[in-house]
Amino acid sequence: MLRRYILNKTNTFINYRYASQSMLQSTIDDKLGIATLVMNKPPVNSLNLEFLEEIKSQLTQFKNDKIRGMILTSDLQKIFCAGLDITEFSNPNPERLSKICTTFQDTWLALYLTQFPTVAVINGHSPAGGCLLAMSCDYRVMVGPNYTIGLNETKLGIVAPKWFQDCMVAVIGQRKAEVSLTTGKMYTTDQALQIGLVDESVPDVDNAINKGIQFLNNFQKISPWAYKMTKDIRRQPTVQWLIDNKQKDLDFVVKSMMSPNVQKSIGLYLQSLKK
Ligand SMILES: CCCC/C=C/CC(=O)SCCNC(=O)CCNC(=O)[C@H](O)C(C)(C)COP(=O)(O)OP(=O)(O)OC[C@H]1O[C@@H](n2cnc3c(N)ncnc32)[C@H](O)[C@@H]1OP(=O)(O)O
Repeated sequence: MLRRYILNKTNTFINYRYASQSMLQSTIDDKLGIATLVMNKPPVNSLNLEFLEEIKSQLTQFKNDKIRGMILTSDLQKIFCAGLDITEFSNPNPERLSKICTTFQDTWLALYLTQFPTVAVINGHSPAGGCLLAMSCDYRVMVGPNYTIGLNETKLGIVAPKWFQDCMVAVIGQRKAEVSLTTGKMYTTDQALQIGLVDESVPDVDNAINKGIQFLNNFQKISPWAYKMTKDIRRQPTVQWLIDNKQKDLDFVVKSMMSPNVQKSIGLYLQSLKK
């Protein structure tokens, strides 16, 4: 649906590709130099290993395509992204869990450090890993008023990794992030706008895409080199810990996820979702 809207809107998308099984649809408007990455993994765009690998590989492809900007959004009716696939955390295979964590680390680094500006058009709920994807973009436009966004990991009885937390601090500041993270708070669109978790709130997805394109157009007169250097200087402190501590981060996640207490919490949370 959204893909059709974007195609109709610009009528100039000439390079149009599907990733395998259409979990991810990518288009490039060669005239504008803007790519659109649309998540389409019903029912909720949950991030499992295969989906993360596709996102990571598409980001690498965009690097080679030398695009000028990217919009990340969802083709689902009311979900941007429900975060990591929680079923992967229930009685996990440690090897697969490690792969998921490592792939998510690498996907985050690729998205957080793109050499082109990125906009998240948040057209639905965006908990946990979904919120992280949005926060990793350069700009966030959220459709309101009925959707929610936040890092709710404590509500599942798990700990958001340090790089999730640092990314949130970079967006909303230390104090607000601390309260938000410890309480696992999910914010409505208006609340998210108020605390600076999103940059704009709009009533519908058409407006959101337009706002996203407007933001990317700001960079038409900015040197790509000056943009990337500035972004790297700003973001380097947030990424450096992960670059230096990937294994430590992975060991913490896998060890804590396998513990009986966390497994119990995950089981209860999954049951509550089914209800
Ligand atoms: C290296 C990382 C270490 C640890 C970090 C983890 C970060 C994470 O991302 S943890 C994931 C946290 N995510 C959530 O808490 C989201 C939970 N889901 C929801 O709040 C809601 O489902 C929703 C607001 C996203 C959507 O609500 P809606 O009413 O439209 O749909 P539902 O009926 O609730 O869900 C439909 C269907 O999808 C299943 N599901 C929902 N979220 C997930 C998920 N994250 N992973 C897997 N499956 C999910 C839900 O159970 C339903 O399944 P059934 O149809 O089979 O009942």
